[in-house]
Amino acid sequence: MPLPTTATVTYSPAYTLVPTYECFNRCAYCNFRVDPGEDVWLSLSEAETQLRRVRSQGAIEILLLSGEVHPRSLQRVDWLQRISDLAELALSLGLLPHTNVGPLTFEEMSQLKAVNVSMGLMLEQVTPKLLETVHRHAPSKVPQLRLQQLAWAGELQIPFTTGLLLGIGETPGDRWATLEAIAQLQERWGHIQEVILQPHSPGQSQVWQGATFAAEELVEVIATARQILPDGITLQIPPNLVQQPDLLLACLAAGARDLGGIGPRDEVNPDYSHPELETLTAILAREGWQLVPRLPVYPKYDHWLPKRLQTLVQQWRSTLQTQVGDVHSN
Ligand SMILES: O=c1nc2n(C[C@H](O)[C@H](O)[C@H](O)CO)c3cc(O)ccc3cc-2c(=O)[nH]1
Ligand SMILES: C[C@H]1O[C@@H](n2cnc3c(N)ncnc32)[C@H](O)[C@@H]1O
Ligand code: MET
Ligand code: SF4
Repeated sequence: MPLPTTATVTYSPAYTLVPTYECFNRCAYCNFRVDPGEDVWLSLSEAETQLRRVRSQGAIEILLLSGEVHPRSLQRVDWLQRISDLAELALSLGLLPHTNVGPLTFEEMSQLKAVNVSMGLMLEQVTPKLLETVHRHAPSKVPQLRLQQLAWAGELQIPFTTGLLLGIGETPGDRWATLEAIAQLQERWGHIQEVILQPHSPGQSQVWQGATFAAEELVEVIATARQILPDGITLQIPPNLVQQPDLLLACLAAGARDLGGIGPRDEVNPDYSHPELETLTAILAREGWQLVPRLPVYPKYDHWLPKRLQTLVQQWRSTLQTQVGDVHSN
């Protein structure tokens, strides 16, 4: 008799390190940033304490998520060096860095490629209309700048994560245009491993009083994204922003297959805590889905990584394999 096949949904056991919350942009939906000069950058010794702790708790991915120092600021070189040093520290402890710190120059990206197993930058939305509203004070959200970044990532063969922020004043047509732009980049370079569909979720410290993007509408966006994007791209949704079990299941039925990084705190949306893994596992099981951990780099890109990172990734793949084997033999 053939065994029943369980379809899988993935997540990445992750911990977020924040090099700095200071940011020269002021996106009206941001709950993360503080003004330049108002934050002390994360030191390597403080980071090491945090990393040793979370490693013992099961984290594999280290998401380096940062506020941005202006490209022409005298501090820019030091900022990038700190990010690079933090990634190197994570690697030295056997953890896998994924950096998302805003737009970078080609040289900055190639510097970070050496110490990251993947990188990311949300395209948000390609319509320039948002530069008059939520992005009026956010020069780094200029669509052309972000599109350029995604193309450079392809040229540099960096496994990449991008995505759409939904419900920030865009029309449905604007969304399809953003998805088309990602599809085009993928046809040219093939480096986009996943696309995050991120529903705008208001928090306590943002300026703009926009509404939550409804999960019902997210289901429709997922279905359309699945039609527009090439099959090789996995669709990711954040489970802490889709709290209702039925709607989470509807998102999976529509084509989402990944729940992103799950860890102790969502730094971008601190008002929305992640559900427990056991709770998620139980919800998914209702419709026959199995929740499985993954690494921040998808296997088809392993050969793009510097040799030293490939070796570490291989070790993690065997560890995960053994864990999955244990589950099946129970
Ligand atoms: O916990 C979070 N992780 C976020 N992540 C982490 C993400 O879920 C994982 O790092 C990737 O799936 C790689 O494993 C992002 C990564 C990106 O490249 C771009 C944007 C995000 C956004 C978030 C986020 O809002 N919250
Ligand atoms: C790191 C990513 O987090 C997303 N982001 C920023 N603020 C919010 C919010 N209030 N709700 C949902 N996502 C947000 C943006 O898309 C950014 O690029
Ligand atoms: N500042 C970066 C961006 O907006 C990443 C962190 S956003 C909280 O792209
Ligand atoms: S979303 Fe990113 S770029 Fe925008 S203000 Fe927040 S930290 Fe800065």
